[in-house]
Amino acid sequence: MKPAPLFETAVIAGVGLIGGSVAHGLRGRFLARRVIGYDANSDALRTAEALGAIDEARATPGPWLNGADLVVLAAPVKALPKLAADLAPHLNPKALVTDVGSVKGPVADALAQLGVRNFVPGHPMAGSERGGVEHASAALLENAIWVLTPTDDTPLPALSRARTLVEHLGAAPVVMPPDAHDHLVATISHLPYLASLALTHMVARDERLSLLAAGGFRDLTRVASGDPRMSRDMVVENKEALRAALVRFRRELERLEADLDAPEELLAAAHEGKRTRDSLPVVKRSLLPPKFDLVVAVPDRPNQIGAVTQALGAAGVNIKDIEVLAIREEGGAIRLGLESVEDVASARTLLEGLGFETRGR
Ligand SMILES: NC(=O)c1ccc[n+]([C@@H]2O[C@H](COP(=O)([O-])OP(=O)(O)OC[C@H]3O[C@@H](n4cnc5c(N)ncnc54)[C@H](O)[C@@H]3O)[C@@H](O)[C@H]2O)c1
Ligand SMILES: O=C(O)C(=O)C[C@]1(C(=O)O)C=C[C@@H](O)C=C1
Repeated sequence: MKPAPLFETAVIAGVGLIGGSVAHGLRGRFLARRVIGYDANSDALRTAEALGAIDEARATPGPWLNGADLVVLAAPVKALPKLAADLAPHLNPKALVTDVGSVKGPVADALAQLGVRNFVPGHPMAGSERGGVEHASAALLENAIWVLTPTDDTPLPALSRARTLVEHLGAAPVVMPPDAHDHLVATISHLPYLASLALTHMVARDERLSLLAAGGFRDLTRVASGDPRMSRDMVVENKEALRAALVRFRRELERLEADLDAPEELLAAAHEGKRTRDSLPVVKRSLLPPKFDLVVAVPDRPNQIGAVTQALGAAGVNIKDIEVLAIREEGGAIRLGLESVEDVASARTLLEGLGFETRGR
């Protein structure tokens, strides 16, 4: 018996960096039988299909959406309310609907007004300055904190399904109200973005400054390379919380300026900064490159994992790493970390010959 996936049909609306990463995770970990991509941009859909992120592409909303039991809204924050309004008339009332937007208050309000049921606002705390499905990867979401921000309208079973989805994608759900989330990300994500703009503006008109810019400057300003319009919209959507964070930031800068004449105070601030930075949790991802991974569906029969490892051992394929991805009552999947792309190809042929279903990344 094949393992039953968590979802029959998942729709990813906005197949870019994050939507594409969710799609890869759903397909790669056998969490959905079918993944449909919906996007305003036909190039994004074509690329998503070519990269194996989605099984099927759709460019217009319609009755086909009624077959989805999971809908993930993954367009830029500013586009989310209109996207939800376009899809809402066709959604199955039983579908779990979630989003991945960087600001939660506005989208939570918009979906409440639309009366979308089973909506659980969400935000994976992982990403990159490089957008687009071509940069998407299931590994991006692995071990990431993924905030879920239920509202008074969110049914508890929907929250529980959203938690299960996040966990099966390999991330760690953290639940809090939308406004608490928006205040926290103002400080740890949106303020750093504005700070990166301020720093880059200071070197923009002086070639000598950019010539000398080394690792420190690059580390501090990486997020300035993100999509300008999307980043602008993200910070504007959260401007009230961001203003409060800016007030505190200015105060911090003024204190540090004053401490230039009080070296002991400055040393204490430097120690505190080092302690805080050094104790930030490190997000552990797979040590092996994802291209050496093979995910194998494990049916609900005795000794199936043993059958996989024995077959590979007998064929001389070395398993460097093994991870149980989603073992439920009906079976699940295991991720094998192998040594080379050639090993992935031979393991795939061997295991498929034995009747196992496999997915590479
Ligand atoms: N980039 C990050 O680091 C990051 C991290 C966490 C969350 N997010 C959030 O994820 C969401 C997507 O960001 P991304 O980085 O994946 O962006 P992206 O630009 O890579 O992808 C966005 C996709 O949405 C599509 N799109 C835009 N408007 C649409 C519409 N009206 N209808 C359908 N499709 C539409 C685009 O064509 C594109 O394919 C945003 O809400 C962002 O706030 C981003
Ligand atoms: O570029 C990265 O590494 C990110 O994780 C991007 C980042 C962030 O500020 O940390 C940016 C916006 C998202 O909402 C979440 C994450």
